[in-house]
Amino acid sequence: MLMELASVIEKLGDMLPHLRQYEGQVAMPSRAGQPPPQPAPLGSLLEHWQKLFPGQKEKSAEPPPPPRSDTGLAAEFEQLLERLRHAALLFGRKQQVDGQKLQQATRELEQSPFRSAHTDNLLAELVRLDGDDHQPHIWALLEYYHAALRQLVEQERRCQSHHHELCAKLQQLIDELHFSGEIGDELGKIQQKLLQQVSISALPPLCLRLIELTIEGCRQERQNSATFLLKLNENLGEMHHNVAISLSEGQALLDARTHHGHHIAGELRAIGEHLVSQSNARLKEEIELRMRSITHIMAQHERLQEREQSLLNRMNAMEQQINELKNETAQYRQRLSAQNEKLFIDNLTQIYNRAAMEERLEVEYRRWLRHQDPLCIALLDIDHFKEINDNYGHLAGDKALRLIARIIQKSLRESDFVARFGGEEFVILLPGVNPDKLEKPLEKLREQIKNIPFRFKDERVTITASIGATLLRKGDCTTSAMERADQALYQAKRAGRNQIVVA
Ligand SMILES: Nc1nc2c(ncn2[C@@H]2O[C@H](COP(=O)(O)OP(=O)(O)OP(=O)(O)O)[C@@H](O)[C@H]2O)c(=O)[nH]1
Repeated sequence: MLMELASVIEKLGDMLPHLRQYEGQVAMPSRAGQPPPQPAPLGSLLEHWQKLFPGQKEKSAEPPPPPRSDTGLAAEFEQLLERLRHAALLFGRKQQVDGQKLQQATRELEQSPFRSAHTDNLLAELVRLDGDDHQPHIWALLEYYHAALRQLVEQERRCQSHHHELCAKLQQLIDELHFSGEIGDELGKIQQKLLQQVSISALPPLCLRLIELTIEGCRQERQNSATFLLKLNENLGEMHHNVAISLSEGQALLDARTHHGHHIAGELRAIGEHLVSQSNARLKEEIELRMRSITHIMAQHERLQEREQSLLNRMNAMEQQINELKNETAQYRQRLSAQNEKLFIDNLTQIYNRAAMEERLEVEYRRWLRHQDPLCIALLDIDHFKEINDNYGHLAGDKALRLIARIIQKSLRESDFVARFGGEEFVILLPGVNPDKLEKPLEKLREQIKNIPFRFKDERVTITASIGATLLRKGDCTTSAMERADQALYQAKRAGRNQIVVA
């Protein structure tokens, strides 16, 4: 198009001298009988001109109005020609800039990791479209497409860097966990996986598994240290007993020896006094010699006694230390069991949580296997609880959950067990329940929940619960029994809620 425009401008330029000449002749009086000279054929040129600029609005490129047959036409024509040349120049420059932009966008597109095969075809088409009227639109679209791709690359880059950071943090965290056994092995495997880069979608489940493993590891560690403390306490108790025995025996021995020492010393003194009064010089000499030797032995004996006493003192101090240590380990053990309890307590309702339920169910199940005493599993789910949250707010929902948990706990026997299974669902274990009267405690529970006088936003609200229950049967495992209870709960819900179904 630019070339066509240049040829038009050239032709118009050629016409200008003709026009000037024509004007000059028109200005002079014509010779008689001679027709005035005609300007160059403008008709076909104008047609061409209008084809080039159909409906063109841009001021700088506005085509000149059709020339008038008038004096001053050449000047006006020249002016318009000048404007046309200028517009053509601007147009040419713009096309050049757009072309460069297109090249740049094309280059970047070719390098983009998100480029589809479809893009290549489009780019090839574009080359063929060179010079089309819609090219500016296509360039604009290409630019937008390119900008969108850039955003995608940027997002991916940012995402990747967060992903790497998260993987590195997880590895570091695993480094800090020193669990042994199967948990340690699995942590090692996860760390290996993280080293080899885990996909973004695989990270959340991996994190959940890490949480599970850490909780399990903590539980095991606590169990191990509780066992260790118990053993330590036993050993300390034994040591304490032995030290006490040694102490009392040592003291008795020391007392006896001191007594004997005094006795011998007394005897020796008596012999000495007796000897002074005797006259046999040789015998005296002999006995004095022996006496000195005995006195020497006595002195040694006394030193030994002193050493024994200091040993006894040290043993006494040791006994005191052992006693203190024993008290400390007993306190530590108490704290540990309190922490263990916490691991099994649901934060919101302060009743047992799902982990505690799983352990207890395992214990009750094994007991049931051994004794075949009836064991009932009941699932209790609050009806339309979402509406409570939606109508009165989450805090009101929390309050309701706390109250219902308390009511369930109160309604059960000492040997029964209740835990918050999750959300608004509770699991109840009734060991040793009478199968013929199974519905009685459950009915009482359902009724009690229905009668809780809830008040939210000054409105009296009735909350009901549905219960699905089952007794363990021959061939059952905990999972099959739980599934049956869940099915029963589902039926209770479908039957209109606020009811009990025993499957
Ligand atoms: N306030 C509060 N709401 C919870 C808690 N846990 C779960 N929920 C809500 O309990 C509601 C459970 O809703 P759904 O599973 O649809 O069941 P539902 O509304 O009780 O209906 P049905 O069980 O079919 O009768 C959801 O709105 C949860 O947000 C919690 O700890 N506190």
